[in-house]
Amino acid sequence: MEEELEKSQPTVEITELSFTYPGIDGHPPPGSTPMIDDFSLTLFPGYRCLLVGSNGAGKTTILKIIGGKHMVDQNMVKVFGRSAFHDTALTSSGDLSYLGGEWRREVAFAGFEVPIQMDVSAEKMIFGVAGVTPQRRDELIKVLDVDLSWRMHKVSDGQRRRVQICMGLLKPFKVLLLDEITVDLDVLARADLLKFLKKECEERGATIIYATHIFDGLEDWPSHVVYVAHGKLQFVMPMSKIKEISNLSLMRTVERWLRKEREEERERRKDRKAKGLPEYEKRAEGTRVINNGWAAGRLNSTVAGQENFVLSSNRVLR
Ligand SMILES: Nc1ncnc2c1ncn2[C@@H]1O[C@H](COP(=O)(O)OP(=O)(O)OP(=O)(O)O)[C@@H](O)[C@H]1O
Repeated sequence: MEEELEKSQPTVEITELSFTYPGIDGHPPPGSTPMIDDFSLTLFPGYRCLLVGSNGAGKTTILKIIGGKHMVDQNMVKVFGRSAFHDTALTSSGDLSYLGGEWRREVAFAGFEVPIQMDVSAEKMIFGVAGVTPQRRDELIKVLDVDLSWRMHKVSDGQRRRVQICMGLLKPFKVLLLDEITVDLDVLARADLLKFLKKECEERGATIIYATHIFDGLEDWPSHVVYVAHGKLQFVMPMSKIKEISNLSLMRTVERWLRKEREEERERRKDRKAKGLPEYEKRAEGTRVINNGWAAGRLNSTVAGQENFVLSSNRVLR
């Protein structure tokens, strides 16, 4: 199946991405270690990627960079051959869509800028999004089980989130970046949403990257799992391969990777301490990135002392 998907042009191409959060002057502090380092990844139409990694691994940062929210070199991240930061038509057209943390907090607007907690109906919010086909709108209302008469200031958090997700998916995206948006959803809403998203990839060839810590019901969802640790890509593995090499559930498998990562990190810190170095001085030791392949013993190969220190020229402008 992976071979089939790869016959088309890539949708997302990340090449040796390096990114450092800026200091107060908008530039990376001198001598700072890149948060994301030497990260390469190529995705094709139909890919449904789960982006996994421990807290602080860099998942949100990566999604935001792909979504054009942080400026990086144009050649480092391309969506349909274009940089989302430099070519805003990618997002304004709805081809590239990012539903994440900021979106959860701030993008609470219908097409006519009505805050999502105002005394306004779900219907007004949803029908306020322009350029949408009625069929898609009806389908999403059904998938998210939205009652159009809900008043947004009186509904529960989960109900409000359902309206918001419905609005966020109204335009038929080609690449969708999801930063854990399902936390408030009940089991049914989450399962139906995941099913809808899978269909979008299978029938329309959409590409989805979904960062999450909730693995319930995801066993048969992803086509690939992307594992990030310390801002570095550890591997991209087809889900079929994961099932082949691990007889544990997806959650237990990821748990094992993260435990291994933590143990190695503790070992590294112990080593540094024993050498009289500050335990936390460096976030990660550098290694090359593996693209679209399983690298056995990946974490073990992040040998201490092989710093891959790169000064980034990134700046966050939005
Ligand atoms: N605006 C910022 N300025 C400076 N550092 C930041 C900023 N945002 C995030 N970071 C740092 O970048 C690192 C990666 O954060 P990021 O939010 O990408 O991780 P994550 O994998 O999404 O984590 P989580 O699973 O907790 O959501 C963290 O160490 C964090 O402290």
